[in-house]
Amino acid sequence: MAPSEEDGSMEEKETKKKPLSPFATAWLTFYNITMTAGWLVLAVAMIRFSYQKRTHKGLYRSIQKTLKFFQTFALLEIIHCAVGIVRTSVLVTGVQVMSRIFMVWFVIHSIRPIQNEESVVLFLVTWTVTEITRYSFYTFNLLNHLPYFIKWARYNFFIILYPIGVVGELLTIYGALPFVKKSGMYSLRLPNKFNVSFDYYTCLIIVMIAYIPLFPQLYFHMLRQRRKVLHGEVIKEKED
Ligand SMILES: CCCCCCCCCCCCC[C@@H](O)CC(=O)SCCNC(=O)CCNC(=O)[C@H](O)C(C)(C)COP(=O)(O)OP(=O)(O)OC[C@H]1O[C@@H](n2cnc3c(N)ncnc32)[C@H](O)[C@@H]1OP(=O)(O)O
Repeated sequence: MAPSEEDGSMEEKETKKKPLSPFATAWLTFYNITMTAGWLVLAVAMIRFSYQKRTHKGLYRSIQKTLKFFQTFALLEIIHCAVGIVRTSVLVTGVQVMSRIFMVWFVIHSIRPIQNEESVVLFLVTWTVTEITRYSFYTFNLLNHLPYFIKWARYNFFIILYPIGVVGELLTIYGALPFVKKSGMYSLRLPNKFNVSFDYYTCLIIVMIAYIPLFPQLYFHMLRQRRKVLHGEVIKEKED
């Protein structure tokens, strides 16, 4: 069920708009320009690779360093929310960022046989289009020169891209399961000196199941933002 404005499941913090300090504005402008540039570099690299090689095989390997760097750098977004320079809940941002970190480091980086799957291209493309739009939106917004088409793209593209990205991510994890089962990677069997067991295969299945309650929360958060920004709907303010 969609979280309503009043329920507390993954509640947004709607505080009264306080102007950002010059330092925070400067930092966020730098951060957003860097991230826009990073994802643009990725986009160009992916287009060039596809144009030259005419296959998706090897695409991930050719862009992995840039992807890992910029997606890991996005951990700062959780800090931005935590220190209050960005008006989004730590929880919403945390789930989004951590799920990407998990995909990048614990799935694609770790499970080599899946790196050439088509599903990887699916989420790489959706992530890239989304992030170029999102970070350029924040940059222009901070500079008070926001072109309408960027605002429109920020709050419309996700309607299609979010589900496509999720399908790509889930298919990739699903495709990784047999390799994880066979290799027993990241798993700890009893008996061992710590007397604990951990099964990475089961962990991946739990992560896949976790998409069922968590993804709708993110999607409805974005729909709510869309109503607020594009249609000027007033969202009930909550004070901490
Ligand atoms: C460890 C194991 C974890 C396992 C988890 C398992 C399940 C997880 C399920 C999750 C599924 C995720 C799938 C996903 O990865 C697939 C894709 O992404 S596909 C591509 C499409 N995706 C998207 O469109 C979403 C992109 N992401 C986001 O938009 C954000 O990350 C999100 C947190 C979801 C929403 O962003 P936000 O809440 O910030 O919304 P707004 O952009 O409207 O901004 C709100 C206000 O904050 C200001 N803001 C935010 N960031 C900045 C910034 N960097 N600089 C400046 N200002 C910023 C923004 O301007 C707004 O301010 P105001 O309201 O005052 O205008």
